[in-house]
Amino acid sequence: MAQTKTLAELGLTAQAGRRAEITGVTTDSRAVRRGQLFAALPGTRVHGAAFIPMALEKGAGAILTDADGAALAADALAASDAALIVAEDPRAALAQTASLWFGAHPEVMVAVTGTNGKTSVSTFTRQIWEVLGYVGINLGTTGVEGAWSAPLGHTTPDPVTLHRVLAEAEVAGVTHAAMEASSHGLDQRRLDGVMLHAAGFTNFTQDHLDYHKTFDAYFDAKMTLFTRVLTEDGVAVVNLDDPRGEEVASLCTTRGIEVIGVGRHPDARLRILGQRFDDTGQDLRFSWQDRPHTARLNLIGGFQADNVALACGLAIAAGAIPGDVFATLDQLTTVRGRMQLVARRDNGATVFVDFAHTPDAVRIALQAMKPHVMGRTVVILGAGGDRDASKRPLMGKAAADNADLVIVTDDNPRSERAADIRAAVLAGATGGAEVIEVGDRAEAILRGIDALGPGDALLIAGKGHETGQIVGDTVLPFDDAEQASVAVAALEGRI
Ligand SMILES: CC(=O)N[C@H]1[C@@H](OP(=O)(O)OP(=O)(O)OC[C@H]2O[C@@H](n3ccc(=O)[nH]c3=O)[C@H](O)[C@@H]2O)O[C@H](CO)[C@@H](O)[C@@H]1O[C@H](C)C(=O)N[C@@H](C)C(=O)N[C@H](CCC(=O)O)C(=O)O
Ligand SMILES: Nc1ncnc2c1ncn2[C@@H]1O[C@H](COP(=O)(O)OP(=O)(O)OP(=O)(O)O)[C@@H](O)[C@H]1O
Ligand SMILES: N[C@H](CCC[C@H](N)C(=O)O)C(=O)O
Ligand SMILES: [Mg+2]
Repeated sequence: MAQTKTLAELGLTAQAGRRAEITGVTTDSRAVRRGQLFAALPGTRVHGAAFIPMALEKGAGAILTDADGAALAADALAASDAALIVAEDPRAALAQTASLWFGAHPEVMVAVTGTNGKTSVSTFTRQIWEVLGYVGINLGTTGVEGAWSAPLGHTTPDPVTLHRVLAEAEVAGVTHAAMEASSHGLDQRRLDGVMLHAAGFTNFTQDHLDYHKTFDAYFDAKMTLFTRVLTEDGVAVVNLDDPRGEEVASLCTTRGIEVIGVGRHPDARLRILGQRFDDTGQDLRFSWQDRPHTARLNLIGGFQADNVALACGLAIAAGAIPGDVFATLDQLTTVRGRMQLVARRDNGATVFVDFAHTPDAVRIALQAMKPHVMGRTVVILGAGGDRDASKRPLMGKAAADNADLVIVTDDNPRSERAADIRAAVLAGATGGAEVIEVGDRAEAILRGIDALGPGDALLIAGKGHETGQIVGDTVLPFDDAEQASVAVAALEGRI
């Protein structure tokens, strides 16, 4: 990569015709190095323009901000010869700039949005590509995984991180990438500079109302993947079974975007016709353009077929041959922390770890477990602190409505009082199920596993792949799968 780029090369025009040779791009004043472009973005806590003086002191060569930001830092800017770019939407400008700065990216890119299933769909898409012989990655909540891996702080990283990662992946030989488009990421235009072949929609239910405030705003944020990020020559792959699915499809067709419908819906091009569940997974009957097929899925949970269907649609939309895609399905493996079988008691009872952290996901995960289970279902769940508080009683209700025993525990209380969060979950956990409160998550897991008789199953919900419990600012090591193995070993007298 060239060491410097001109503003024109980055698609930017500075005020008063100033020119600059840019040495890098950052949104964090603390990280500014000499000659870099500092994007001073309006934040949720503070306007980044408050840090323009710091960025200039550190030698920033250019400042990208909005009119408010320019006014806020007017004095510092007047006293500096750094180039000033004032954009109506500085986040959108930053996304394009980051894309031009890093330049390279995998040739084929797809993205998926929806309340639940993004990580699963992007992982299955990458697995399909891998079996087909392509060099693929998925990028999202679980970091970058596949042919090349790297940790990520966000489900949809900020544009600078995103384009750096995409460029590094391309250099590492990655040709195919499937990424998650979170609603925060879409709202903040984190992926506006990404060229997509296809975009997928899983479903729309409650989450993140703390950030978006209303369902409509949350839905609209998700829809910008189809109305703004995906271009007219892209393909949308839409789960038509979701109550909002047809609306998503029609938003796309209005723009002239080709839609591949998936699901049980009669209009689905990839249509799920039947599922038969067993101990280790399911057999799937489906049709593609009305021609029936069958496939073995070694995956627990009916909803995984929906995710797999969407992943097939994305792989096909991005150029793979349908028959080849369907031939890969028996090789798909469990996504870490999503309906993952982590332990089995000597009496045969099973323990699953799942990332269900919304009311709908808790309901769907418990209902999905049932056909694989002969006996009672037990669920352990909590709700995250500093996140949508209105989902807590609804998560409790989803658990009590769909399990025989509910154990309410902690899940990343963050800055909140853990007991208050548990109380909110418990308040909704009314109905037929037995409900108990066990704050300590390790003890909750031990008690849940102890309660399992022959044929029973336990779902440990909420943390999935996570490896820590966030209490205050501290991340305490905690892994549901590891705790479950230890608990089974202890209860079976092996340690
Ligand atoms: C609500 C939200 O998305 N916040 C993100 C946002 O922060 P913010 O707007 O609050 O930033 P701020 O603190 O007000 O600061 C404003 C600006 O000043 C800059 N700054 C700040 C301090 C300083 O000394 N110097 C400086 O330059 C900041 O870099 C920022 O650009 O911009 C920051 C920089 O890009 C992000 O790190 C931060 O993510 C926070 C940490 C976060 O937790 N985000 C979560 C909610 C999130 O994005 N989650 C989604 C969805 C997950 C899911 O689907 O479940 C995700 O994609 O991960
Ligand atoms: N298609 C689906 N429909 C409903 N629920 C699902 C579906 N797929 C997954 N889930 C549930 O949602 C949980 C999270 O799945 P996944 O991690 O794939 O979603 P995500 O959209 O990436 O979540 P996040 O918003 O945290 O990134 C799963 O553990 C499961 O309980
Ligand atoms: N990406 C989600 C993950 C939530 C997982 C759950 N363990 C929690 O902490 O609420 C979020 O940050 O809202
Ligand atoms: Mg995810």
